Amino acid sequence: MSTFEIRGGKQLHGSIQPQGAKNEALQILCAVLLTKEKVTITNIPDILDVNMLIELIGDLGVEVERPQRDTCVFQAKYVNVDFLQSKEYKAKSGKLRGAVMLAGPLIARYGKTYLPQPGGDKIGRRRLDTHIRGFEKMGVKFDYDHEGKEFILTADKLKGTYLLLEEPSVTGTANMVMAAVLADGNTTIYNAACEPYVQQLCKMLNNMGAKIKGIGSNLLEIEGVESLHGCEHRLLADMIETGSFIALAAMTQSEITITDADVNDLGLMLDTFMRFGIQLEVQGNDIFIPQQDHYRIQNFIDGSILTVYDHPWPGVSPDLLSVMLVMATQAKGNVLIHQKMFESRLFFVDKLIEMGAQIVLCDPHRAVVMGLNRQSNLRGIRMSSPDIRAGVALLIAALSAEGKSIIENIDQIDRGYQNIDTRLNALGADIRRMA
Ligand SMILES: CC(=O)N[C@H]1[C@@H](OP(=O)(O)OP(=O)(O)OC[C@H]2O[C@@H](n3ccc(=O)[nH]c3=O)[C@H](O)[C@@H]2O)O[C@H](CO)[C@@H](O)[C@@H]1O
Ligand SMILES: C=C(OP(=O)(O)O)C(=O)O
Repeated sequence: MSTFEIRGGKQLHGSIQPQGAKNEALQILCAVLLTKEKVTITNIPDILDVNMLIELIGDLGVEVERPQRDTCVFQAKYVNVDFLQSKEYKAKSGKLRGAVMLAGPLIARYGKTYLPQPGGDKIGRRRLDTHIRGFEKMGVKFDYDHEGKEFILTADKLKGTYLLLEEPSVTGTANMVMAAVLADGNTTIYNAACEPYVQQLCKMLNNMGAKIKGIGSNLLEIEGVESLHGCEHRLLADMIETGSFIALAAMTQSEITITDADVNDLGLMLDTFMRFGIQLEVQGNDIFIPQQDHYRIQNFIDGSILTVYDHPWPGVSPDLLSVMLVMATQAKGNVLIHQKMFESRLFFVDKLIEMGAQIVLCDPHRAVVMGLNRQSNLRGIRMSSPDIRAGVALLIAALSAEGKSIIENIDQIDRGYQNIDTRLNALGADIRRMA
């Protein structure tokens, strides 16, 4: 298992462009199964999860060309749905969350699919009820094989219906939308997730001939069509990478420009960073972060301590809280970080405490950070990356720390961040990848 060896305490400088969005890519790649025609996707991030999904789509019999690392052309003339029952499929799909969204297109086009336990970050319970109950309302029958931990889904022809989702699940909404576009009749999805990546999926499907209204809201109205045609689609910049680079700049007292950041699709993110006292300037489609020796966390208007919590879009993404938490360790002031959605995502704070941060983990969902205001530095240690975002948060901590740190299990960073060591070294970081 590879590790990163990091020599911290270096100031970084320069420009960095976020990769194409991981969580958009996973939805969009699944949607290529909805048509027999060619679909071209650009700005694809070269990361483990996305490459694994592209491999799986190829394993299913889809023709895949990759003329450049960031561009793929797919043609799903034929799909071997039975491959989903193989041990190979289960092993590979168990490595990422995104494979769960193969179900919507396959049940819509072939009336049959298998849905083994998906992988992805081990950050708490990640149930599939929203997906399965939604499919059921559209006429899908399901069996659950407890031993194989697999759903077997079958349907004659999906029928449009009214779906009130139990929660605005991102992948659940994507699955419902992809099933509904080819269903008989009209589907209404209420309490839908409406983040930019779901919006991008809907826009792509409309470009393929689907009829989806309400894009950007939590009420989607979909008129089913007979078939879809090919299209070209470009992925947005990865907003979680953008947030990670802002936190990195703040922690390492660096001046960084994040270029081509798709600034109109960041929701509350920049405002939330500003609540931590971070100065930043939007310049066209770029974000300039000046060198800041100190940043002061704002209190609420009534003087009480700031709480930052995750919330479905347009709230702050749960995927950003780990990097915001690490950034708070060197702020002036205190903040309560409340990770509402996932129950096992804050345990990495143990490592930050070992590095010298002042944090109280109140319970699995809440941590109070008392900023050091640079009166003492974090110290380098040996640690392991538990999940993508905690992994990158620890990397940021290590880059700001005094001395050497080792991060093990860096596959958990490579799943979501493209060549992060090379890209940050180009800004002046000292990260060595050890086999
Ligand atoms: C591949 C992909 O796109 N993964 C993202 C996707 O995962 P994913 O689609 O798996 O996440 P869901 O939106 O289904 O929900 C995530 C968790 O939050 C809980 N929940 C969700 C909505 C809600 O209103 N209340 C609530 O408590 C769910 O029960 C679940 O435990 O969305 C998550 C939430 O933004 C992100 O962290 C993941 O990076
Ligand atoms: C939780 C995440 O990913 P996944 O849903 O793919 O595990 C993430 O991107 O932070």
